[in-house]
Amino acid sequence: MTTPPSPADTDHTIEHAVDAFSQLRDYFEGAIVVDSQTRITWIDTRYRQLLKLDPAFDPLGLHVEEIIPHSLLRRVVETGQPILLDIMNFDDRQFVVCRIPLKDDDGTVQGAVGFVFYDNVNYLAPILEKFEHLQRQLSRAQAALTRERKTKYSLSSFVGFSDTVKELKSVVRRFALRDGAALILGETGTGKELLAHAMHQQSDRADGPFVAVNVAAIPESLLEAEFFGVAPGAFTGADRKARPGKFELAHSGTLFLDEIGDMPAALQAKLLRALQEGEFEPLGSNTVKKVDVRIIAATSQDLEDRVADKSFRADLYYRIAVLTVHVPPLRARLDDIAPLCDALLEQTPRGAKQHGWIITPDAVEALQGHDWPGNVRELRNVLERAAALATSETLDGTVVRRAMPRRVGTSPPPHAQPDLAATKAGAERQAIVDALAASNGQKTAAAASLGISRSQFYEKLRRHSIDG
Ligand SMILES: Nc1ncnc2c1ncn2[C@@H]1O[C@H](COP(=O)(O)OP(=O)(O)OP(=O)(O)O)[C@@H](O)[C@H]1O
Repeated sequence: MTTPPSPADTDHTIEHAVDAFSQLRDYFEGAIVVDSQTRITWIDTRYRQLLKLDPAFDPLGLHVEEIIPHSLLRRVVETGQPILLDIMNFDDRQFVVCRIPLKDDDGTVQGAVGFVFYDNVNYLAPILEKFEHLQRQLSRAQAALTRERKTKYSLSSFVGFSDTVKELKSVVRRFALRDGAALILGETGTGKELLAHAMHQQSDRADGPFVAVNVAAIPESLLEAEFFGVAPGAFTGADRKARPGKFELAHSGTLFLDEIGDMPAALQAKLLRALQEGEFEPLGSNTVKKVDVRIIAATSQDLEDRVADKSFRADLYYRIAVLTVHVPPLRARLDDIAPLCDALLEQTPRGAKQHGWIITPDAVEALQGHDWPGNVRELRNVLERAAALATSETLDGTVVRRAMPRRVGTSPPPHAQPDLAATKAGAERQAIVDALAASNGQKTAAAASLGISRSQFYEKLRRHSIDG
């Protein structure tokens, strides 16, 4: 058994070292010595100046990290291994440092010495410059990635004060806190993606990434790699490197799967496994990867229908449908049109000298008369068109009507006398639109409420060009 060194031994080793280093002072620009507890036992004046220590301040006896937060002298003392060349950050500067353990004759570590080379080391300048350049690039890339992966919207970005929207927001808030998969259903342009962002932002995963994939936008042959990534060497040629998939990128956060109804059968099976086991295999690999990801899926399709015709797996549907959010179409919450116009016009570009768009009550009334098959996205487009047509900052009924699309079933042209067939068709269309609105876009329920079969309902949707 080795006897612990006496304080006298330790002092002796360190004194010797300090003597030796004092003679080498031309070769470095600062030095510090710590004991086996990493308490500072000596520091030269030049290092004090580099660290901008007050001359009256006495650091002796303090732990080294108290004056040099990124110091690795503790690691050197603990391992007995030197770190011969390293770059250490101090405030906004970088020091080239060298750290060596101090051992007594038995090889027991008594402390460590750290040297710093700063301005005088011309031969290190190219390395330092390269390091600084790379570090700047890295921080820029990291900042951009963090910005990109952070949610763009919170629940307050979802504009609307109608009772339906209040209820919708409270459901989203509740579901945000349950960590299971969630499904957002609603017609196109109703704000499903916006709500998925908000649900992530309200959840315990808010600090993690939010990664969105539009299943319909990616060619089927690329979907698996996009989702689960690629193992190194899975492909020949240029793409031999490993590539992470969206699942991995969303680790500890949320993966938003838009248009999940368009997911091919083979991928549905893999997604189900990833959901059930929290693991998947990258393409071309035979090892599994574990991830902790919450899935939020969305679709404007009738998924129950897709399950019925067997193009969507029932087990996957039930897995994701536990927390289902129905986003009502805009025509079912016409009261929200006025606040939506205000919010969307805030985002509508205006000329340099303009103060902001104003929308008149008769323009809002005109907008409330439309049935909005494209929902809020369509409203945004109409407002942008109206702003482009307007000759002043005021958008009135006339300019808004000019910007609105003409559709079958919208207000008949003035003076035209509608015939019986057209009147009947208009009434039927309105009944369908109302039934859809009352059932939050659920076609099965809407068909049932009208007392017709689903296939008759679909036929009527097609005939009246209603985007269901
Ligand atoms: N309640 C809302 N408040 C403010 N903006 C909204 C609201 N709903 C939708 N929008 C805006 O409308 C546009 C469409 O929204 P989003 O992409 O979220 O719809 P979606 O239902 O996901 O559409 P799709 O099914 O076509 O993918 C976006 O510009 C979004 O910001």
